[in-house]
Amino acid sequence: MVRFEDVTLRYGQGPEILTGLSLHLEPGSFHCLVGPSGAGKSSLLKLLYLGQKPSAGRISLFGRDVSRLSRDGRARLRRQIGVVFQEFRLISHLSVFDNVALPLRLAGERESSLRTKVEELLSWVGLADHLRAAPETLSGGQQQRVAIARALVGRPNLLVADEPTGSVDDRIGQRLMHLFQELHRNGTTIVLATHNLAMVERLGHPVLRLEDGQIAGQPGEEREGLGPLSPGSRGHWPA
Ligand SMILES: Nc1ncnc2c1ncn2[C@@H]1O[C@H](COP(=O)(O)OP(=O)(O)OP(=O)(O)O)[C@@H](O)[C@H]1O
Repeated sequence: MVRFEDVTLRYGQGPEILTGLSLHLEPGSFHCLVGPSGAGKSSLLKLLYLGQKPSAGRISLFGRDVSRLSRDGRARLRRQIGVVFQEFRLISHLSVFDNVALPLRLAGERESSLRTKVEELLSWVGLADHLRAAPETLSGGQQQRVAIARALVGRPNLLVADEPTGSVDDRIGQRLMHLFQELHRNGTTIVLATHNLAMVERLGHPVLRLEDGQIAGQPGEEREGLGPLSPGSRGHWPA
C-alpha cells in the first residue's frame, strides 16, 4: 500500500528533515505517527498525500511509483487519499455542505447521490444543523469535524490525518476515533499523526515514532510499525 525506500526530504537548502527513511505499510493497516514537535510528522504525511516530492528516494502508493506518474495519474491517485489537515484548510467562500461535497463533485458524482452522503456524514459528526453555515462562523472543533467529513466522504483507500482531534473535546474526540476504527475495519489504511499519547494507547495500533529524520528503532530499515506503546513510553513528547 505504502512503500518508502531511502526517502530523504529537505526544504530548499535547509537541513534534512527525513534522512534515508524506509517504511512499508500494509493495505488495511492503521498506524499512529508520533514524535517530538518539529520531528517531521506533517512533512512525512505531506509526502504520503502527494503534497510534496521527496528530495531523494522512492515512494510507491497502491503499488505505483509516484515519481513515474503523469499529472493526471497523480490527480487520480490523490483522489484515493483522504486528508485531514492540522489547520483544516476549509474553503471560506463555500458552505459546510459544499466543502464536504467538493471531493465528490470533483470526482464527477451526481448531485442527487452526493447529497445523501454529505448529509449523513455531517449528521454523524454532529453538524446536521450547520449545513449552510460558512466555515468561519463555526468553532475550531466544528471546523475540524467538517475537515474530517470532507476527508472521509469519498471513502478513501488511504486516510492521512494530522492531529485530527486537536480541537475537539473528549466526547467528540472519542466519537471520531470510533469513526476511524470503523473505517479501518472496513479496510481503509490509516496513518494518524498525533501528540495525544493517551489516544494512541487507547487505539492500540502500531506506532511509528519519528526521531532525527528516521523511524526510531531501526534507522534505514524497512519497518512494519513498532507495536503498541509500552506504558513506560507515555508522555515523552510535548503537546
Ligand atoms: N514548507 C516548509 N518550508 C521549510 N521548512 C519547513 C516547511 N514545512 C516544515 N518545515 C520544517 O520542517 C521541520 C519539520 O516540520 P513538521 O511540521 O513536519 O514537524 P511536525 O513533527 O509535524 O511538528 P508538529 O508536531 O509541531 O506539528 C520543522 O523544522 C519545520 O520548520
